[in-house]
Amino acid sequence: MVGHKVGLTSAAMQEQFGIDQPDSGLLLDSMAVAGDRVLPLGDLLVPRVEGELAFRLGTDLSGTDVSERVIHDAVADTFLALEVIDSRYGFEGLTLADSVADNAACGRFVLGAAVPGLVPELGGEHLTLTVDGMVAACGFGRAVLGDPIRSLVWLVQRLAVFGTGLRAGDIVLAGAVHASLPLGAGQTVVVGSPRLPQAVLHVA
Ligand SMILES: C=C/C=C(\O)C(=O)O
Repeated sequence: MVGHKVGLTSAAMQEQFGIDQPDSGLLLDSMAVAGDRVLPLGDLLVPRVEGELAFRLGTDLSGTDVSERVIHDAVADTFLALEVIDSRYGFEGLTLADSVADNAACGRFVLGAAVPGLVPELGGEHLTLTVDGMVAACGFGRAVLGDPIRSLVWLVQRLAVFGTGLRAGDIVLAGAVHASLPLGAGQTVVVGSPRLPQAVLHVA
């Protein structure tokens, strides 16, 4: 396990699936699409893609009373990320229970290069997703719970209910800033933003 995803953190995603609260799942190293690796679409069922912000923690975090200040200090790196979501149940009529039972629909993820520390004012960071060079979606960081750092607050509080927490080194995907898009064979998907290195996904 290399970390966690938080999903359904933006109005766009909640409206797309008709679910009114976030959920979370685990990131496994087998889900990471590294470097220039090409993702075979045939490995997935009903893949969709999303642009996100992501974090790597420098220290452990736990507890129901965790503050945003503590979380600010715990972030070691900030990234752009692409998440490929997928569902054994299909996305048509997806329920919260389906999503939770299916690891919050996490299929694969790609990280851009890390920027050290917590990049300030991420709410104002504008993410643009292109598919084969054409702008396909965009959104501000603030689409995620008003500030993407709140995804970490939500996750730490959620894990505390189960008596666990985040560990130093964990990657956390904060959630899509726009509604997800279907992912097609042969596509190249890029998420970019003004202050963060882009994340790129090539699909076979
Ligand atoms: C159903 C999946 C939701 C997400 O992955 C998200 O909102 O980021």
